[in-house]
Amino acid sequence: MDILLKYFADFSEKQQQQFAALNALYKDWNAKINVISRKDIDSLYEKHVLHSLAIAAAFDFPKGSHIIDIGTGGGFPGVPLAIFFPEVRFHLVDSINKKLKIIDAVKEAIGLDNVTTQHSRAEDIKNIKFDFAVSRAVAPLKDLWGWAKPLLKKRDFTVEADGGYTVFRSGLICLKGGDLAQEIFESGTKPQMIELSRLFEEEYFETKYMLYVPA
Ligand SMILES: C[S@@+](CC[C@H](N)C(=O)[O-])C[C@H]1O[C@@H](n2cnc3c(N)ncnc32)[C@H](O)[C@@H]1O
Repeated sequence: MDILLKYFADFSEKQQQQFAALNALYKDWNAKINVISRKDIDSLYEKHVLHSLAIAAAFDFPKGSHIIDIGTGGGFPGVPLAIFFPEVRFHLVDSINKKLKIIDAVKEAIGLDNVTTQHSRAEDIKNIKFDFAVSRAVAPLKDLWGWAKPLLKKRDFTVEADGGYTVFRSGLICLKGGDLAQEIFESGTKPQMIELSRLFEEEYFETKYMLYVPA
């Protein structure tokens, strides 16, 4: 939990309580439904929660925006982002229903009322559009973009930043690791790439990246 406070200083009391509660909840649920590798569960805050919040460090999602987490598994990055952005709505989707049970239990336990879940393959979702899609460790960028693009509104957002304003476009934001050159080439997209080692100093983030494909 301290590692979150090292990088994010402005959590409310409620947010601190919600983040703090994740440890016991995920330990308990992970023993029943494996969503986090057993060797990583002791590094929940670094490897899962902080990793998810890399998106919050780079993107200030506007109040009222609607975000889909494609292949959320046990709720990453969607759950940490939903705690971080209480006024943003998150729709967490996975093709394996039992993983969503963990999210529903966590949601209930910590009062996370800006989260909905859906058991579906991303490519089967119809008749609903989102402002952003987020995703971690799910599929090659080509597939992810193929699933996300039809689900995205094409919309520009203006947000306050550093005493001025910045504009950014709705799009897909995904967390990935390793050598991404071939995958990016095959996707036919030109994503912006953010090295997570520029955001967080822990060794774990040295080979981790965030890709942003504007809609
Ligand atoms: C490696 S896990 C990552 C889970 C989570 N994003 C995380 O980082 O902990 C990949 C997840 O993507 C889901 N998935 C794979 N293809 C999918 C699709 N087409 N639609 C929805 N979920 C999918 C899988 O069921 C699995 O839960």
